[in-house]
Amino acid sequence: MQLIICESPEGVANWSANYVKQRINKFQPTADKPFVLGLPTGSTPLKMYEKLIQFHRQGDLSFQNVVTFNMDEYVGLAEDHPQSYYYYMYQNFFNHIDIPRENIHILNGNTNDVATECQNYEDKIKAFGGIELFIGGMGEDGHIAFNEPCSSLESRTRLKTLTYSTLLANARFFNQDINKVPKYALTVGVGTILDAFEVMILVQGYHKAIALHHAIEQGVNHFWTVSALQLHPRSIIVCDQDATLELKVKTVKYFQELERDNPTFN
Ligand SMILES: N[C@@H]1[C@@H](O)[C@H](O)[C@@H](COP(=O)(O)O)O[C@@H]1O
Repeated sequence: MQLIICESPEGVANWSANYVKQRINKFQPTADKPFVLGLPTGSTPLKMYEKLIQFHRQGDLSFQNVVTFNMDEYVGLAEDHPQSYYYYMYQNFFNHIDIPRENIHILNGNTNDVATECQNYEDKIKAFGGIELFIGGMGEDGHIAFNEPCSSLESRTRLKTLTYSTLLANARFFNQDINKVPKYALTVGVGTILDAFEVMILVQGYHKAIALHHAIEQGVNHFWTVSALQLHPRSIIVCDQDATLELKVKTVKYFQELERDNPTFN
């Protein structure tokens, strides 16, 4: 596992956007060999999306041959509901870049057939040869996508019931009314994420510090599903200083020195 510690949330956005740009450009995607990108929602990646849009506008990055798969979607919100992840993705990213509409994949949270929807999603990912880079955020309880505590670490795309703590955390997007937060979501599984060639998780803020400690310094544990990244050969966590406050000094020092001596960007 690689841990990149940035000064600030702005630093997390800069580092991650530059990393995505570098990975896509080095890959040199074509229509026959597209770059397959897994994408998150939430407040954390917003600034990364802004930077990626900026790179696109400057002519430094094209999404013409990029295929995307979003991590998750609430059940029962219309696509044009301002809190649906569909709406979020188009508003904050897709409407501002050159990605062909047919390259975008988002789980349909209004399907009448959840099992088929989820299986088709897994099949489509496979048909594209798997996800090259899966970007994610992390909940305060260490969940990735909507893989809540106690999710199987081998789980695949499926329906999840959200925990009380996630409903509370996400009530801020629903006028602080917990009853308005959907109780169910469709989400890729931990196994789906681990299948990606590379995984990059963005973490910001002191409220995520305990989860980051579990992700890095404790064992693989289904209570903190992000800890499954320890089983992945190419996983990167990009965090700000505040998120490191529950880590050991020696852990922070080790990763800072690693990046100083072998910088990702030369
Ligand atoms: N399903 C999403 C997760 O994918 C996201 O990582 C998490 C953290 O969101 P934020 O970045 O707003 O803290 O929120 C939701 O639960």
